[in-house]
Amino acid sequence: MPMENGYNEVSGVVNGSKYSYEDVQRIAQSVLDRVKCRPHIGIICGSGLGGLAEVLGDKEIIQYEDIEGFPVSTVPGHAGRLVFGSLQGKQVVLMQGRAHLYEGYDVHKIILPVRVMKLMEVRILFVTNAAGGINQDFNVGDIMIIKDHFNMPGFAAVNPLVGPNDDRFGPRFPPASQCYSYRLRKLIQETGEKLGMKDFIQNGVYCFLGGPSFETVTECRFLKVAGVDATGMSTVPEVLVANHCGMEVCGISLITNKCVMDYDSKQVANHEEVLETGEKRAKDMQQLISTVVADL
Ligand SMILES: O=P(O)(O)O[C@@H]1C[C@H](O)[C@@H](CO)O1
Ligand code: HPA
Repeated sequence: MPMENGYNEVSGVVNGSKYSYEDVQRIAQSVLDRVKCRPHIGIICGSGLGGLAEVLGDKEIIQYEDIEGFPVSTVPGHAGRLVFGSLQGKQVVLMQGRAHLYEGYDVHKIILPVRVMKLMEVRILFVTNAAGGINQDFNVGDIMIIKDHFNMPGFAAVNPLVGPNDDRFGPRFPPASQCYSYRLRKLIQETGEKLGMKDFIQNGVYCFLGGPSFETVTECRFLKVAGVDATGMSTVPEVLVANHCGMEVCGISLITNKCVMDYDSKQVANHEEVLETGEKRAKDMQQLISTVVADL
């Protein structure tokens, strides 16, 4: 049943919007029944990065609001469409936009699309996001290959794996120290270098914060000390779930702004700058991901 309004279904509900294995199976089948494509590769597009869909051939598109249980994106830069198609001869499914905690969605709702992809037999997942640079050596427009993450809300048990565990998805206590595939990190690095992108490819640690406020100066300084290179408001719940169910994950952050580290700075973070940087790097992101997909 299509949702009339994603907010109403989830607002204020903790652990109240979980989907059983059978629910996810039914949703995955209902999606597959509507398309010819049978993807083994999934791509989640972060803020302003949905243009990746432009490079797909033979597109088949379903709006999130037409998929049972899917959280509907409410943020500019997140179109809210599931796009199936071919990329370099490979069948892929691409999420043009995602949902975030700060939109009022429960963490279990945010990750539903990842489990649906898993039961559609997606095995490799590219997760992209826009992020603020904590590492002062990073420039706006840098592409950061994620090597690890910091789940800050996880300290307060905001983790999509909280609740009863269904072993058909994965184990009760999954390791999280190798969420980001070494193979794919190396492949992205090498591909980026071959494409002449060496000067703006970085490797680093992504921190997930709840948002929607951008960080205070003190928070940014704290993250720096903690070893974080870039910070954002997404990705980690999706990656934890993908890792739990055995998908191979590649995480990519686009550094859309520099985090403010100085108490007297006049600079402020804003969503417009995030979208602008996404647009400027759109072609490079498309080229990088499609070349890597060709090599898989
Ligand atoms: O979906 P992502 O993580 O790319 O979006 C980032 C975080 C906020 O949603 C927004 C802030 O500009 O961009
Ligand atoms: N902080 C948090 N999330 C973000 C940022 C930021 O500076 N830039 C893009 N998404």
